Amino acid sequence: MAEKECSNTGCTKESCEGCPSRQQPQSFQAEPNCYTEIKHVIGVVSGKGGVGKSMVTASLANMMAKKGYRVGILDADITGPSIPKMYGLHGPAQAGDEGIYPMLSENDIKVMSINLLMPDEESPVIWRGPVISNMVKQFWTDVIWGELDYLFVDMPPGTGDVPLTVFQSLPVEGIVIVSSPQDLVRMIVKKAYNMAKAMNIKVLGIVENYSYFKCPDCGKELKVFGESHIDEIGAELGVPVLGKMPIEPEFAKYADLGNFELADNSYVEDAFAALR
Ligand SMILES: Nc1ncnc2c1ncn2[C@@H]1O[C@H](COP(=O)(O)OP(=O)(O)OP(=O)(O)O)[C@@H](O)[C@H]1O
Repeated sequence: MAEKECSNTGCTKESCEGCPSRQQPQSFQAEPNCYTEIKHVIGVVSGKGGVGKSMVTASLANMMAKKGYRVGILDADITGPSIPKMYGLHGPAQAGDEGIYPMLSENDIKVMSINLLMPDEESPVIWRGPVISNMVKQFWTDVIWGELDYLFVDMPPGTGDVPLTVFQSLPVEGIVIVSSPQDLVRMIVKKAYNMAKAMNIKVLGIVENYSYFKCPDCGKELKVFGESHIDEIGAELGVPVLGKMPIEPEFAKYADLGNFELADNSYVEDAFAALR
C-alpha cells in the first residue's frame, strides 16, 4: 500500500512522530577538506576586543604542543589577524589541487590566517560580513589540516557573523571565554556565554587576562584594571575559571618579536583538564 501523503496542514508534534514526510532539521555543518581529521575543535572567544584572546589562543596551543599533541590554529579574526605575526610566519602559504597548506610554527603548530594569503600583510581586509564569514568557512573546507588532536579557532571579538558561522559550520566541541577584570565584563562574558548556549556549544571555562601586574621591584601584585570578579561570574554561570594571567611584558615581547613559541604560559595550565 502506498504511504499516505502528508498534506502539511494541521500537523501537531504528535502527528509528525513517525510521519514519512517529516523533515529532519537542516545541518549547516561544512565538510572539512578530505585530508583533514581533527579530534577536537576549540573556539577561543571574547565579548569585546583587545582582552588578549589571541595571546590565550596561542598559549593554549603552545601548552598542548609541548605536551606532545598535534595542534593547529585557525585564525578566524580576518580583519585583525595576529597569530602569524606572533609566530614569525609570513606568506604566501602554498596551495595545490587538494587545497591550501597551513604554515608551520617553530614548535610545529599548523597555522592558517588571512595574513598568510594576502600579497601584502599590511593591506587591510575591506570586505563585508558574508565574504569574511565565507573565508573563515574556507579555512575549514579548503585547508589541508591533516591529522590534528586540537584545532584552536581564534575568533574575532563579539558575537557577530564569524562566531555564528564558526558555531554553525564547524564541529566546535567547546569554547574558552577570555575576559579582563573590568566592571563591564560581567555583561560581556554573559553575552558570549549565552551565544554559546543558544548554539548548543559547551563553555569549557573562562580565562581572565590582565588580572594584575607583579611589581618587579617589590613583588606586589598591582590590580591595574581593578578587582577581579571572575570567580563570582564563573560560579554564577557554573563555568570553571581556567586561569588568571598577569600582565607579563615577556609574553608581549615574544609576541612582538614573532617567537611566541618560546612563551611558556603556566597561567593557563589549569585549562589542560578542561581540554581533555
Ligand atoms: N597578559 C599579557 N601580558 C602582556 N601583554 C599582553 C597580555 N595579553 C595580551 N597582551 C598584548 O596585548 C595586545 C592585545 O592582545 P591580543 O592581540 O591577544 O588581544 P585580542 O583580544 O586577540 O585582540 P583583538 O580584539 O584585536 O582580537 C597584544 O599586543 C598582546 O601581545
